[in-house]
Amino acid sequence: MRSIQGEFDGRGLKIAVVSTRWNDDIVDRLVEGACDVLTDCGVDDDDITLVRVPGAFELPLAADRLADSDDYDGIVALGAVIRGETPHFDFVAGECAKGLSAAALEYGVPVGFGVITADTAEQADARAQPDEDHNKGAEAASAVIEMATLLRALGV
Ligand SMILES: Nc1c(NC[C@H](O)[C@H](O)[C@H](O)CO)[nH]c(=O)[nH]c1=O
Ligand SMILES: CC(=O)[C@@H](O)COP(=O)(O)O
Repeated sequence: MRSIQGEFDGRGLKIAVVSTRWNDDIVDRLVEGACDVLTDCGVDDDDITLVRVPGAFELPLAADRLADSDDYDGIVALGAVIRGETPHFDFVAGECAKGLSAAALEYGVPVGFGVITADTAEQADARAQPDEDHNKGAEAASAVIEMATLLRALGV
């Protein structure tokens, strides 16, 4: 019996970090958390590309184009969707998740889902803290490194 899994070694990996301008007071902290993890895992600063989009609904298109470029070993998608008065939240959050998953599956490039979906700003804030155990950006970046190295180990 053999076991194959990824490792948290980001040396030589090229990573794109796509984040939203919407709720940037929260999202900027997700970017910090993600970049800290990438650096801690050995990703060279020159191999991290930061991309900005308007909102979570636009994240999938950016991820799709970045994945199709074949220039990146992984993509970290960061945003914060906070429920308002109407069902808009459901459509934005739902299409964002679906689109990011589709981009990953279409091109075989890991896409980390670092999009907070919260009922309140307080809930969102609690998931964008400096410590990586409470930062969705750090979580997503860690998953991307692990998946990128897993795919490399699988030779796919
Ligand atoms: N309400 C939030 C949005 N809404 C904007 C959409 O994401 C999109 O940019 C707009 O519908 C134009 O296409 N976006 C977030 O990221 N977070 C929100 O809470
Ligand atoms: C997630 C959203 O798009 C939301 O913030 C919009 O708020 P509202 O439903 O009150 O228009």
